[in-house]
Amino acid sequence: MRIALIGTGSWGTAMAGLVASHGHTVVMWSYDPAPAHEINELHTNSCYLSDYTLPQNVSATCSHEEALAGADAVIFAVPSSFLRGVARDCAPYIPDGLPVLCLAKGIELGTGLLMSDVIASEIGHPERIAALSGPNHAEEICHGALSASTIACESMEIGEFFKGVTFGPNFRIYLSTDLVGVELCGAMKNVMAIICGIAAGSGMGDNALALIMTRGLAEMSRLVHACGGEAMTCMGLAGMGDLIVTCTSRHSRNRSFGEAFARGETLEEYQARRRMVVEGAAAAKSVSELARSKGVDVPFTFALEQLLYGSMTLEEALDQLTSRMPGEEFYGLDE
Ligand SMILES: NC(=O)c1ccc[n+]([C@@H]2O[C@H](COP(=O)([O-])OP(=O)(O)OC[C@H]3O[C@@H](n4cnc5c(N)ncnc54)[C@H](O)[C@@H]3O)[C@@H](O)[C@H]2O)c1
Ligand SMILES: O=P(O)(O)OC[C@H](O)CO
Repeated sequence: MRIALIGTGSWGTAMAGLVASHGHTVVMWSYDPAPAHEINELHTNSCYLSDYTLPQNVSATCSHEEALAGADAVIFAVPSSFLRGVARDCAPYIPDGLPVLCLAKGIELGTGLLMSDVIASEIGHPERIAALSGPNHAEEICHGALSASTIACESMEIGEFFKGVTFGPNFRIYLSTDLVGVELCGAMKNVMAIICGIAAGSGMGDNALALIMTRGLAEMSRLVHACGGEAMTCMGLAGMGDLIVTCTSRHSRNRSFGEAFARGETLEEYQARRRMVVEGAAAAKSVSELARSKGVDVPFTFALEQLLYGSMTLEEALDQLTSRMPGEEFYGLDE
C-alpha cells in the first residue's frame, strides 16, 4: 500500500520507518523543506531523530497534493497546535472513504476538541478516524526496541486496518473503542510529566514523583469519566503506560522541560533550544479550560496552568497543593 504520513518531526519519522518496514511505500509531508530534502537525499532526519536511517521506500515532499496522491491511508503526526491548519490544507486531497490515523496528543484550546475531532471537523466522516497512543518514544521505536500502543476507533474495521499497518513483534497494538479515554489520557499525561520534572528539578524524591503520577491518574480518570470516556482506559497503555514513560524517561521532553523550568528556564527558551514541542504546556491551558466547563476538579493541571501562564510561584503552587485536605482515596468519579 501507499501511506501518506503528514509530519516529519520525531514521531512522524519513526512511524514512517515502522510502516515502511512492513513493505508499504510511505510519502511524508513536511512543513519545513530542510527535513524533506534530507530524507530524499540521505534518508535521514537528523534534526528530529539523530542516529537513524529511514528505509529506501520512504520519501518526503512539501506538497500536500503530492503526499496524498494515490494514498490508501493517511497518518497525521503533526503537533496538536498545528493540526487543524494542516488538516485543512490536506482536506481537498483526502477522499471520503480514506482511513485516517491520528498520532497527535493534545486538546484544542477554545473548543475542547479531541485531536481526532479536530481532523473530523476539517475532513468529515469521523467514523474512519482512529487515534494511536501509548508509551512510544520515537528514539526507541526507530531502533526496533519493544513497545506497545493502543489504537482507538469507533469502527473496529478501521482499527484492525491500522493494526495491520503498524503491528509487529516489537510494536504490539491493542484495540479500543474509547477514543475519548485514549485521547484525553494522551493530553493529560504530558501535564503530569511536566509536574514530575518540576518536582525532580526542585529536589523532591521518588516518593513525591509516585504521588504525582498516582493522584495525576485519579485526576485523569475523573475528567475522562466526565467527558463520556471509560475510567478503565486510564489503566491501559494510553493511560498508565504512557504516564509512567513520560514522567520517568530520559527521552521525555515534557519531563525535561519541567526540570528546566525548575532551574529558571522559560517555555519559550526551552522550545527554542530543543526545537521540539512541549505538548503538556499547551495542554495545561486547554485541559484546565475543558475541566472547568465540565465542573471537574483537576488540581495538578490547574496549578501548572497558573505556574506557566498566571502569576503563581513554585512555592505558592506547592503550598496550594499540599494544603488541600485529602479525603477518601477512591471517592467516586462523579464527585
Ligand atoms: N516524539 C515522540 O516520541 C512522540 C511519541 C508519541 C506521540 N507524539 C506526539 O506526536 C505529535 C508530533 O510530535 P513530534 O514529536 O513528532 O514533533 P517534533 O517536536 O519532533 O517536531 C515538530 C514538527 O512540527 C513541524 N512544524 C513546525 N511548525 C509547524 C507549522 N507551523 N505547521 C505545521 N508543522 C509545523 C516541524 O516541521 C516538525 O515536523 C505530538 O502531538 C506529540 O505529542 C510524539
Ligand atoms: O515523553 P514526551 O514528553 O516526550 O512525550 C512523547 C510521547 O507522548 C510519549 O509517548
